[in-house]
Amino acid sequence: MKVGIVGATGYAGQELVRLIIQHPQAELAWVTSNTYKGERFDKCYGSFKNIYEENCIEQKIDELSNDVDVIFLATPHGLSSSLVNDVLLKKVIIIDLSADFRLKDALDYKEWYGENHPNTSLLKEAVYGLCEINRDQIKGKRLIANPGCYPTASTLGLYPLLKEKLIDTKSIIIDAKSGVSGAGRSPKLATHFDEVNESTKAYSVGVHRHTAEIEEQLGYASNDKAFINFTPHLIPMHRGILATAYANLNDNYDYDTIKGIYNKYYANEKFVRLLDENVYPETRWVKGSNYCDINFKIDKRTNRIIIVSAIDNLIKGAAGQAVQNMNILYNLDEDTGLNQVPVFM
Ligand SMILES: NC(=O)C1=CN([C@@H]2O[C@H](COP(=O)(O)OP(=O)(O)OC[C@H]3O[C@@H](n4cnc5c(N)ncnc54)[C@H](OP(=O)(O)O)[C@@H]3O)[C@@H](O)[C@H]2O)C=CC1
Ligand SMILES: CC(=O)N[C@@H](CCC(=O)OP(=O)(O)O)C(=O)O
Repeated sequence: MKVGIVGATGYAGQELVRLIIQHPQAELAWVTSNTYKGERFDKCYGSFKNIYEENCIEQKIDELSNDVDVIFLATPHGLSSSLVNDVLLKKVIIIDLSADFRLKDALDYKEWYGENHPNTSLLKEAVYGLCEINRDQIKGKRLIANPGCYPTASTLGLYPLLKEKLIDTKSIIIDAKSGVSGAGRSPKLATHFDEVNESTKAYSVGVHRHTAEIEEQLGYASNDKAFINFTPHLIPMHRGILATAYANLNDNYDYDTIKGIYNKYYANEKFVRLLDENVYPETRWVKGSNYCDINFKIDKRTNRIIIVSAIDNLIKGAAGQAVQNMNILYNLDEDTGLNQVPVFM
């Protein structure tokens, strides 16, 4: 399939370029950037020297859509919903990495993003592209809302427990940490080297927009309204997300029962790795790969369960999952072009 990438010069966009040019069934037709239009891509990212040296072109999506089968939108929130419409979707498949089509209810968007949703007409049609959970709904669709990075790690970790009603949906606390690339490439005071290095901080406490996205997905899993406390933290590393979730168990379950439940959902999932007892995920074990590592511990004293999950925010949390969605849409093996072994250091 022929592919175009809008916002290719961002952190998520350049990961898409890296994955698509190595994908055996995909051809990268064009990449857009408004800031770098007319400049060679390897001038924006020197890592692409001799590998991908095409010029970035201006984002004129209506014209450009005539040349491709799939467009990835790796642009800031609020843009894709103004670009995508029925005419465009009759020509191409859209995989949107932003949050514009993730929340089903426009009122939730207004509450958490602070503005009216720019294009509610497509909210119903968009499918939430959490591949392991929604692959049957993804097949045959033309608009995919690629999940956020924190929601991917958090939802995959909690999903089996909620689906099987093993935990109290109102008791969930998620404490998550992210590398700084999660904030994108545009320079900001909060992500300046001296502001983040050798320090760790919680941010958007109690108000982070991913709270709504996670609650919505956990609600579908449990068939009940989920209320969570979600606190993200910024960690002085480039990439990676570690999410630690806590919840009250509904009964006195033992390790083997819970392990059996995780196996039921994930034993055959290539990209979800269930770790051995007492081995907990580390971001370096998934770095540069599409894996999500998960493990849990039952705290018998409190009868709470602690679930730890790790992903690379730019791969399983963004570009990798977007490619996995494309593979599902084209009936390819889900790991096509996604067999990168994690980079330990
Ligand atoms: N970073 C991460 O870990 C993750 C990011 N995402 C999502 O992916 C999307 C991209 O994020 P990220 O790569 O981090 O962001 P960056 O800030 O690094 O990149 C944003 C890109 O969007 C382009 N862009 C900005 N404004 C416009 C515009 N008006 N028209 C066209 N292109 C525009 C920019 O290029 P130019 O200005 O040259 O046009 C740039 O290429 C966001 O929606 C983000 O939420 C999702 C999961 C994880
Ligand atoms: C470290 C950091 O700043 N992370 C980003 C999340 C990035 C992300 O991927 O989420 P969306 O696609 O929903 O924007 C944040 O907290 O806003």
